[in-house]
Amino acid sequence: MVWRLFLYNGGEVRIPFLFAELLLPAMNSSDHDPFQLLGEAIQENPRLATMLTQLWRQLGTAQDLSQLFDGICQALAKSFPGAAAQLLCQQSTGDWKRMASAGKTSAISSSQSQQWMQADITSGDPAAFSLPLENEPHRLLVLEGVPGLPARSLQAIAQVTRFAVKRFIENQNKSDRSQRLKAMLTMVQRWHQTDDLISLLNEMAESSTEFFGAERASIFLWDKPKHQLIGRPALGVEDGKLVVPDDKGVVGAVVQTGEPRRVDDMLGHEVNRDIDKQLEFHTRSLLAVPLLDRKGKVFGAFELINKLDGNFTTKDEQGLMEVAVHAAAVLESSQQIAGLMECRDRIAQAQASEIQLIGESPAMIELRKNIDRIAATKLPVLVLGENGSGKEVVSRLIHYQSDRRSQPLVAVNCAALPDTLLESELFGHEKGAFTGAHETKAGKFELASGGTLFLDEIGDMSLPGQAKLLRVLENHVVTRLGGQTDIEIDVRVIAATNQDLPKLVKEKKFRQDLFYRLDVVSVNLPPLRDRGNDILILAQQFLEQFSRKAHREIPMLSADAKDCLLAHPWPGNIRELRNTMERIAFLCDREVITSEVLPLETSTGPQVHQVSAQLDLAAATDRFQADFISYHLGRTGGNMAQAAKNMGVHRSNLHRKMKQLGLLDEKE
Ligand SMILES: Nc1ncnc2c1ncn2[C@@H]1O[C@H](COP(=O)(O)OP(=O)(O)OP(=O)(O)O)[C@@H](O)[C@H]1O
Repeated sequence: MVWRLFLYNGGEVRIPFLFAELLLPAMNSSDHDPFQLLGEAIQENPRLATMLTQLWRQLGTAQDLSQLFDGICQALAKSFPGAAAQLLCQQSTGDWKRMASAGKTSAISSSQSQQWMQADITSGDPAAFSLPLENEPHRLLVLEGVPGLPARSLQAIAQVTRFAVKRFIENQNKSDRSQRLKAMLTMVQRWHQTDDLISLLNEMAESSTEFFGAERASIFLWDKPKHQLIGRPALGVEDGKLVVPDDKGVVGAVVQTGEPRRVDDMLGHEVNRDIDKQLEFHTRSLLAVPLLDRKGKVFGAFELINKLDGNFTTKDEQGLMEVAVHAAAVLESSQQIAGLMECRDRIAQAQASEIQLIGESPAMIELRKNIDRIAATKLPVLVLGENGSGKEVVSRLIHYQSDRRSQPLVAVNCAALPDTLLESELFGHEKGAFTGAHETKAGKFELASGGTLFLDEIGDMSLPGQAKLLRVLENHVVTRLGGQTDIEIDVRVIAATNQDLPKLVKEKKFRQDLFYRLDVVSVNLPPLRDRGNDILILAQQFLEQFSRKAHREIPMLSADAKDCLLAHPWPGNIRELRNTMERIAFLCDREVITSEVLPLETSTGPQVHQVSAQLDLAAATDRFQADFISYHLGRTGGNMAQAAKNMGVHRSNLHRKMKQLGLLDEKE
């Protein structure tokens, strides 16, 4: 069926839209033909068209229901000469009260209003019709001073007015809801930006208190194995945490049933008053909803206490249910993060506890104090000391005692990499930056983000590498090789060397500006020979440690062995002492270790076998090199990097040489 409606009334071409807007939605639901009724009514009484136009305007301009009712009364009174209109509203006591009026209206008794209400539409003078609206109190519109108003006109007015009011309330609810959703979104966005669990719980409670107009809010997390609910924040409780049994009170009921609970003034007896006592607070009204995880299991409850104006409503309950869905999602991921953090902290603690800095000499006591002080800062550190004197141990301690301990500690040996590789290793490279750069790779600086980068053998770094390092230390940005963009980084640099840096600076092999940058905080490790009795303490510790590993009784060190250890110059420092004790523990089965069996190198150092003079020079050289390398590998337990270091060659050169001499398989 095609509807065509053309109306013309003093230039008001918007009338057909009004009809369409007001009545088309009603057409499907009604057997009655609305256009027929309106058409006939307007034909009978053309003023109706003006009235409808004015009603239409009210729909667009009224800010709230009371303005709309004012407008409706005005529209009715203006449309008929001498007319007056009033709107009556039934109170919770049963009485009727005038809420809006226009024109000269008369007083109407409650019993009369009640009669009109029951009759629905009453023609005559006064004429009246009811406005029955869902979830709203009863309302009545009374029109006076229009004695000849035909019943059909009154019916049309009632029908259009009812529809207009219904539409207005629906629109208002929609806009209320969209505003609420907007506010909720802003609130939830803030939660997402808070990453530590306690601050998150506080933020949730604070913002939802404001959002729902309540006095307080708490989030309870369910510790099922302990049958406890842990509520936060709990004002007035030490450390802001409230622990209650999980089978008591309203929150207990919510987690046990998974259903929301609303308690108002009247039903206050359900409230767990023990909690009130603990919090020195009086709960009047309460609303609590469950917090469900992704699998739909209850893991806590979200509770609002004391609605500021009256009791919590169904709308509040629905709202809190929605808020709880978001809260649960944020909490769940934050708990996972908190779990991961805790796990990371535990790993960091375990790693920290494994680091041993043994020694009771004044130098070591002072060193420990220094480490404590340095760890508390963010400054770069320069650790100086001979080979094997414990530079790496100290650097690790600084990291694990700092508040970066849960973040990565990345170590790079600057001497172990050729210049070209070192730069890409430290600063990373973009795909195609150089031949062989098949993929984009993050550098060690990026990998150490938030933590510490340990640059061992810094004295071996190339001058271009030093320039880049200086830039990173000054600007806190790195640029990958072949890259254009600066990447911001927050990394603490600890550099170490056994070289004489001021001498390298003089020789122009080390940048002076970088030296000053690194030397802000420096730690000098004394050689082992200057640590007095620490030699014996360390020897004893290592001996015990390796004897346990070797599953043997701990041997005793004789007096002359101790003297010998104290007199030895320890060129290889603690590493040498450690290796010596390791050899004893594994290779010497005596119960008492005397000086004769101590495998100590003399001051001239151990000898490598003499080479036969019958060989030609090339063969003799090869033989010597093979013996020399084998000796060093044996001393370092096969550690090629260390052996190369001790021989003063690069690891890759050692590898190549060993292949050449047939000490390695071709494949290796
Ligand atoms: N004070 C100490 N207490 C216990 N062990 C230590 C101590 N100092 C060093 N060590 C041990 O000695 C060995 C060498 O230490 P570390 O690697 O820290 O020395 P380094 O100065 O960094 O050596 P290099 O100069 O060769 O890099 C390690 O096995 C380390 O655990």
